Amino acid sequence: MSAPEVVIRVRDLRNQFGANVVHEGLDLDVYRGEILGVVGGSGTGKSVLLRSITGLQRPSAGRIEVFGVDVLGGPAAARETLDERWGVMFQDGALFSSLTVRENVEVPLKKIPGLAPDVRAALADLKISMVGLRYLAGDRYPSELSGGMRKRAGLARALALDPEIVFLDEPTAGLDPIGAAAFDALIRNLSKSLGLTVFLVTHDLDTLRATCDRIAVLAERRVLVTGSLQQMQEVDHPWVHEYFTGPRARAAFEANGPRDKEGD
Ligand SMILES: Nc1ncnc2c1ncn2[C@@H]1O[C@H](COP(=O)(O)OP(=O)(O)OP(=O)(O)O)[C@@H](O)[C@H]1O
Repeated sequence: MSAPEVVIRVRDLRNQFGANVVHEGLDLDVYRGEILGVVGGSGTGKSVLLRSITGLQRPSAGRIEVFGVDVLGGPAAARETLDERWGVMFQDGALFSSLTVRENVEVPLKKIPGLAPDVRAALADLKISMVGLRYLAGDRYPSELSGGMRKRAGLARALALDPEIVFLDEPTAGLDPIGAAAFDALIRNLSKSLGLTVFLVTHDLDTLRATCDRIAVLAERRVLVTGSLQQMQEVDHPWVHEYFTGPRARAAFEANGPRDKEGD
């Protein structure tokens, strides 16, 4: 079997804010087509890592390559092409409140030169239906939507340019368990049907079980360990042990067990 293709390569990353060293010597590989769950205690720098990779925050030091392009030091033209190859969904969807859902999804599509307005609207509607929002949601404003619908709308916008990677920051935070489970299923279905690579920051053990192929744990300023959910349950580290075998983990995994097999 050929080695998996690395689409994100992070090496020796350092992030420091004043005296607060968040990352030091952090290495991470993300493989094409996988759903990688990024977990860690509060303040371990999960969001900072996501923002570093997507160029929203310049790290103090280190090297980040996405599709082989040097995100930090490469030529600007090469870096600009990356914007179209990934999409980002932030916690509350980060939608423009003065725009309808359709207009929000159209924002990234405006980058495509010569795209007629009616085609752009039709493409936006396609993305809106892909994330399971009924067509009427396109005409609504974010304030008229439930939290779960806003997240789906944020996902539709992240998918607007048919990205190869999507970054999701706490996609199920604030959703009720039924809404969260539906969102988990949506992520997994979209990833598998579109061949998407997903970088998923979460605290949600149910989401890890239901969606992720592999998990990366942030602790001690770096990626302490990566592996399957089953492997995490055997890691001898106090935080990892408590997180993956504590009472909440038992409740999340007991009904179904860790989903280590495709299609489970
Ligand atoms: N722009 C910034 N300026 C100063 N400190 C920052 C900045 N951004 C993040 N930090 C600090 O970096 C650390 C990591 O923050 P980050 O939001 O990445 O943590 P996290 O792991 O995502 O936490 P949580 O699980 O609570 O969301 C925190 O101590 C935070 O205060």
